[in-house]
Amino acid sequence: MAEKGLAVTLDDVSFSYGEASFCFDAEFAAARITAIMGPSGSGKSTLLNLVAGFESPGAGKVLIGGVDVGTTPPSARPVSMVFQENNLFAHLSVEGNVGLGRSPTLKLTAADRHAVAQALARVGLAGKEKRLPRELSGGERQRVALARVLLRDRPVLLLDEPFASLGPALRDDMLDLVAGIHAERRMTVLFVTHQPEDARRIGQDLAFLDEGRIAAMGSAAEFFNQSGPDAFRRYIGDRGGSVAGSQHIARKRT
Ligand SMILES: Nc1ncnc2c1ncn2[C@@H]1O[C@H](COP(=O)(O)OP(=O)(O)OP(=O)(O)O)[C@@H](O)[C@H]1O
Repeated sequence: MAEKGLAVTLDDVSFSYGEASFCFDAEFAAARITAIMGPSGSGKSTLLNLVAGFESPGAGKVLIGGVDVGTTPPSARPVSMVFQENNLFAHLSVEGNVGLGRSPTLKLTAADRHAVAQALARVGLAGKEKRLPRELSGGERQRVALARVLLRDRPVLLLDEPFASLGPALRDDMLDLVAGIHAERRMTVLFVTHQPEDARRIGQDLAFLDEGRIAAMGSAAEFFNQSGPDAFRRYIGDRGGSVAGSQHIARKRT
Protein backbone atom coordinates (compact mmCIF):
# COMPACT_ATOMS: atom_id res chain seq x y z
CA MET A 1 0.00 0.00 0.00
CA ALA A 2 1.23 3.53 -0.79
CA GLU A 3 2.62 5.51 2.14
CA LYS A 4 -0.05 8.04 2.98
CA GLY A 5 1.44 9.82 5.95
CA LEU A 6 3.03 13.23 5.64
CA ALA A 7 6.11 14.39 7.51
CA VAL A 8 5.43 16.94 10.26
CA THR A 9 8.09 19.59 10.69
CA LEU A 10 8.41 22.21 13.40
CA ASP A 11 10.99 24.58 12.01
CA ASP A 12 12.41 26.66 14.88
CA VAL A 13 8.94 27.13 16.30
CA SER A 14 8.73 29.29 19.37
CA PHE A 15 5.64 29.92 21.42
CA SER A 16 4.73 31.07 24.92
CA TYR A 17 1.90 31.01 27.39
CA GLY A 18 2.92 33.92 29.59
CA GLU A 19 6.00 32.72 31.42
CA ALA A 20 5.91 29.20 29.96
CA SER A 21 7.96 29.29 26.77
CA PHE A 22 8.51 26.59 24.19
CA CYS A 23 10.94 26.06 21.36
CA PHE A 24 10.46 23.10 19.04
CA ASP A 25 12.72 22.23 16.14
CA ALA A 26 12.11 18.73 14.82
CA GLU A 27 10.87 16.60 11.98
CA PHE A 28 8.52 13.68 12.57
CA ALA A 29 8.99 11.22 9.73
CA ALA A 30 6.07 10.35 7.47
CA ALA A 31 4.06 7.23 8.28
CA ARG A 32 5.81 6.54 11.61
CA ILE A 33 4.29 6.32 15.07
CA THR A 34 6.17 8.66 17.40
CA ALA A 35 5.48 8.51 21.13
CA ILE A 36 5.75 11.94 22.76
CA MET A 37 6.81 11.67 26.39
CA GLY A 38 8.01 14.03 29.07
CA PRO A 39 7.17 15.45 32.49
CA SER A 40 3.88 17.18 33.15
CA GLY A 41 4.06 20.73 31.81
CA SER A 42 6.95 19.98 29.43
CA GLY A 43 4.83 21.01 26.43
CA LYS A 44 3.50 17.78 24.92
CA SER A 45 -0.05 19.03 24.39
CA THR A 46 1.29 22.40 23.28
CA LEU A 47 3.33 20.71 20.56
CA LEU A 48 0.26 18.84 19.30
CA ASN A 49 -1.85 22.02 19.45
CA LEU A 50 0.70 23.84 17.29
CA VAL A 51 0.54 21.05 14.69
CA ALA A 52 -3.27 20.98 14.80
CA GLY A 53 -3.46 24.76 14.53
CA PHE A 54 -5.19 25.40 17.86
CA GLU A 55 -2.18 27.55 18.71
CA SER A 56 0.02 29.60 16.38
CA PRO A 57 3.79 29.96 16.66
CA GLY A 58 5.22 33.30 17.78
CA ALA A 59 8.05 32.59 15.33
CA GLY A 60 9.07 29.71 13.08
CA LYS A 61 6.96 27.48 10.87
CA VAL A 62 4.87 24.36 11.06
CA LEU A 63 5.05 22.32 7.84
CA ILE A 64 2.99 19.26 7.00
CA GLY A 65 4.23 17.35 3.99
CA GLY A 66 6.59 20.25 3.35
CA VAL A 67 3.73 22.75 3.11
CA ASP A 68 3.65 25.70 5.52
CA VAL A 69 0.26 25.46 7.29
CA GLY A 70 0.71 28.74 9.18
CA THR A 71 -2.38 30.31 7.64
CA THR A 72 -4.43 27.11 7.42
CA PRO A 73 -7.21 26.85 10.02
CA PRO A 74 -7.38 23.62 12.08
CA SER A 75 -10.34 22.19 10.13
CA ALA A 76 -8.47 22.53 6.83
CA ARG A 77 -5.22 20.96 8.06
CA PRO A 78 -4.54 17.36 6.96
CA VAL A 79 -4.84 16.30 10.59
CA SER A 80 -7.19 14.44 12.95
CA MET A 81 -6.88 14.71 16.72
CA VAL A 82 -8.20 12.54 19.55
CA PHE A 83 -8.16 13.83 23.12
CA GLN A 84 -8.46 12.04 26.47
CA GLU A 85 -12.18 12.87 26.56
CA ASN A 86 -14.88 15.09 25.12
CA ASN A 87 -14.26 13.96 21.56
CA LEU A 88 -17.96 13.42 20.90
CA PHE A 89 -21.04 15.60 20.65
CA ALA A 90 -23.37 14.51 23.46
CA HIS A 91 -26.58 15.06 21.48
CA LEU A 92 -25.49 13.08 18.41
CA SER A 93 -25.73 9.30 18.04
CA VAL A 94 -22.65 7.18 17.47
CA GLU A 95 -23.49 7.18 13.77
CA GLY A 96 -23.82 10.97 13.71
CA ASN A 97 -20.56 11.52 15.56
CA VAL A 98 -18.71 9.33 13.06
CA GLY A 99 -20.55 10.86 10.08
CA LEU A 100 -19.13 14.26 11.06
CA GLY A 101 -15.81 12.92 9.85
CA ARG A 102 -17.23 12.95 6.34
CA SER A 103 -19.61 15.92 6.40
CA PRO A 104 -19.79 18.70 9.01
CA THR A 105 -23.49 19.20 8.18
CA LEU A 106 -24.23 15.47 8.30
CA LYS A 107 -25.63 15.46 4.80
CA LEU A 108 -24.50 11.94 4.13
CA THR A 109 -24.81 10.07 0.85
CA ALA A 110 -25.50 6.36 0.70
CA ALA A 111 -21.75 5.83 0.16
CA ASP A 112 -21.00 7.93 3.27
CA ARG A 113 -23.44 5.87 5.34
CA HIS A 114 -21.82 2.70 4.12
CA ALA A 115 -18.39 4.09 5.08
CA VAL A 116 -19.72 4.99 8.56
CA ALA A 117 -21.04 1.45 9.03
CA GLN A 118 -17.73 -0.02 7.86
CA ALA A 119 -15.70 2.21 10.19
CA LEU A 120 -17.91 1.28 13.15
CA ALA A 121 -17.51 -2.41 12.33
CA ARG A 122 -13.71 -1.91 12.08
CA VAL A 123 -13.55 -0.51 15.63
CA GLY A 124 -15.90 -3.17 17.04
CA LEU A 125 -19.03 -1.05 17.45
CA ALA A 126 -21.40 -2.65 14.94
CA GLY A 127 -24.90 -2.67 16.43
CA LYS A 128 -24.32 0.42 18.59
CA GLU A 129 -24.95 2.99 15.84
CA LYS A 130 -28.03 4.55 17.44
CA ARG A 131 -26.63 4.98 20.94
CA LEU A 132 -25.76 8.33 22.45
CA PRO A 133 -22.26 8.88 23.89
CA ARG A 134 -23.62 8.70 27.46
CA GLU A 135 -24.84 5.18 26.73
CA LEU A 136 -21.29 4.00 25.97
CA SER A 137 -18.31 3.04 28.14
CA GLY A 138 -15.19 5.22 28.09
CA GLY A 139 -13.43 2.73 25.83
CA GLU A 140 -16.39 2.62 23.44
CA ARG A 141 -16.43 6.41 23.23
CA GLN A 142 -12.78 6.38 22.19
CA ARG A 143 -13.61 3.72 19.60
CA VAL A 144 -16.20 6.12 18.15
CA ALA A 145 -13.50 8.81 17.96
CA LEU A 146 -11.21 6.36 16.13
CA ALA A 147 -14.02 5.46 13.71
CA ARG A 148 -14.29 9.16 12.90
CA VAL A 149 -10.52 9.23 12.31
CA LEU A 150 -11.04 6.44 9.75
CA LEU A 151 -13.74 8.47 7.98
CA ARG A 152 -11.65 11.64 7.92
CA ASP A 153 -8.73 9.65 6.54
CA ARG A 154 -6.20 12.43 7.13
CA PRO A 155 -2.46 11.83 6.69
CA VAL A 156 -1.60 12.91 10.25
CA LEU A 157 -3.14 11.61 13.50
CA LEU A 158 -2.53 13.42 16.78
CA LEU A 159 -3.37 11.45 19.93
CA ASP A 160 -3.29 13.38 23.23
CA GLU A 161 -3.37 10.73 25.96
CA PRO A 162 -6.51 9.20 24.45
CA PHE A 163 -6.52 6.07 26.60
CA ALA A 164 -5.17 7.50 29.87
CA SER A 165 -8.41 6.91 31.77
CA LEU A 166 -8.81 3.29 30.66
CA GLY A 167 -7.62 0.19 32.54
CA PRO A 168 -4.44 -1.59 31.39
CA ALA A 169 -6.05 -4.48 29.44
CA LEU A 170 -8.47 -2.19 27.63
CA ARG A 171 -5.63 0.27 26.94
CA ASP A 172 -3.68 -2.51 25.27
CA ASP A 173 -6.72 -3.36 23.11
CA MET A 174 -7.06 0.27 22.08
CA LEU A 175 -3.35 0.61 21.34
CA ASP A 176 -3.52 -2.51 19.18
CA LEU A 177 -6.48 -0.97 17.36
CA VAL A 178 -4.43 2.18 16.68
CA ALA A 179 -1.51 0.05 15.48
CA GLY A 180 -3.88 -1.88 13.21
CA ILE A 181 -5.36 1.31 11.76
CA HIS A 182 -1.85 2.65 11.24
CA ALA A 183 -0.82 -0.54 9.42
CA GLU A 184 -3.78 -0.11 7.06
CA ARG A 185 -3.64 3.65 6.52
CA ARG A 186 0.05 4.48 7.09
CA MET A 187 -0.69 7.90 8.54
CA THR A 188 1.90 9.79 10.59
CA VAL A 189 0.98 9.37 14.27
CA LEU A 190 2.12 11.60 17.15
CA PHE A 191 1.04 9.94 20.36
CA VAL A 192 1.33 11.68 23.74
CA THR A 193 1.54 9.27 26.65
CA HIS A 194 2.90 9.11 30.18
CA GLN A 195 3.01 5.31 30.09
CA PRO A 196 6.35 3.79 29.02
CA GLU A 197 4.59 0.48 28.32
CA ASP A 198 2.27 2.23 25.85
CA ALA A 199 5.20 3.86 24.09
CA ARG A 200 6.96 0.50 23.91
CA ARG A 201 3.87 -1.23 22.58
CA ILE A 202 3.23 0.93 19.54
CA GLY A 203 5.92 3.64 19.39
CA GLN A 204 8.43 3.28 16.57
CA ASP A 205 10.14 6.56 17.41
CA LEU A 206 10.15 8.54 20.62
CA ALA A 207 10.49 12.24 21.35
CA PHE A 208 11.31 13.20 24.93
CA LEU A 209 10.26 16.71 25.94
CA ASP A 210 11.69 18.62 28.86
CA GLU A 211 11.03 22.23 29.84
CA GLY A 212 9.43 23.25 26.58
CA ARG A 213 11.99 21.65 24.27
CA ILE A 214 12.56 18.34 22.55
CA ALA A 215 15.42 17.11 24.70
CA ALA A 216 15.97 13.89 22.73
CA MET A 217 14.50 12.05 19.80
CA GLY A 218 15.23 8.67 18.22
CA SER A 219 14.03 5.12 17.80
CA ALA A 220 11.81 3.94 20.66
CA ALA A 221 13.86 0.77 21.04
CA GLU A 222 16.99 2.82 21.73
CA PHE A 223 15.23 4.86 24.40
CA PHE A 224 14.29 1.71 26.27
CA ASN A 225 17.69 0.08 26.33
CA GLN A 226 20.83 1.23 28.07
CA SER A 227 21.62 3.78 25.40
CA GLY A 228 18.52 5.88 26.17
CA PRO A 229 19.21 9.45 27.32
CA ASP A 230 19.82 9.83 31.08
CA ALA A 231 17.05 12.40 31.49
CA PHE A 232 14.59 9.95 29.94
CA ARG A 233 15.74 7.12 32.21
CA ARG A 234 15.32 9.35 35.25
CA TYR A 235 11.83 10.28 34.05
CA ILE A 236 10.62 6.69 33.63
CA GLY A 237 12.47 5.46 36.73
CA ASP A 238 12.26 1.67 37.02
CA ARG A 239 9.25 1.39 34.74
CA GLY A 240 9.72 0.22 31.20
CA GLY A 241 13.48 0.60 31.23
CA SER A 242 14.52 -1.99 33.80
CA VAL A 243 13.52 -5.10 31.85
CA ALA A 244 15.35 -4.08 28.71
CA GLY A 245 18.26 -2.93 30.85
CA SER A 246 18.62 -6.21 32.73
CA GLN A 247 18.38 -8.22 29.50
CA HIS A 248 21.13 -6.07 28.10
CA ILE A 249 23.34 -6.73 31.12
CA ALA A 250 22.51 -10.46 31.04
CA ARG A 251 23.52 -10.64 27.38
CA LYS A 252 26.79 -8.88 28.10
CA ARG A 253 27.66 -11.41 30.80
CA THR A 254 27.14 -14.47 28.65
N1 LIG B 1 -4.16 27.65 27.53
C1 LIG B 1 -3.12 27.87 28.34
N2 LIG B 1 -2.93 29.07 28.92
C2 LIG B 1 -1.86 29.30 29.72
N3 LIG B 1 -0.93 28.38 30.01
C3 LIG B 1 -1.07 27.16 29.48
C4 LIG B 1 -2.17 26.84 28.61
N4 LIG B 1 -2.04 25.56 28.22
C5 LIG B 1 -0.91 25.09 28.81
N5 LIG B 1 -0.34 26.05 29.56
C6 LIG B 1 0.92 25.91 30.33
O1 LIG B 1 1.94 25.49 29.45
C7 LIG B 1 2.74 24.48 30.03
C8 LIG B 1 2.77 23.27 29.13
O2 LIG B 1 1.49 22.70 29.07
P1 LIG B 1 1.16 21.38 28.24
O3 LIG B 1 -0.28 21.10 28.43
O4 LIG B 1 1.68 21.51 26.85
O5 LIG B 1 2.07 20.30 29.00
P2 LIG B 1 2.05 18.72 28.92
O6 LIG B 1 3.47 18.29 28.75
O7 LIG B 1 1.08 18.27 27.89
O8 LIG B 1 1.56 18.35 30.38
P3 LIG B 1 0.68 17.14 30.96
O9 LIG B 1 1.54 15.92 30.88
O10 LIG B 1 0.42 17.55 32.38
O11 LIG B 1 -0.58 17.03 30.13
C9 LIG B 1 2.19 24.24 31.41
O12 LIG B 1 3.00 24.97 32.31
C10 LIG B 1 0.80 24.79 31.36
O13 LIG B 1 0.41 25.31 32.61
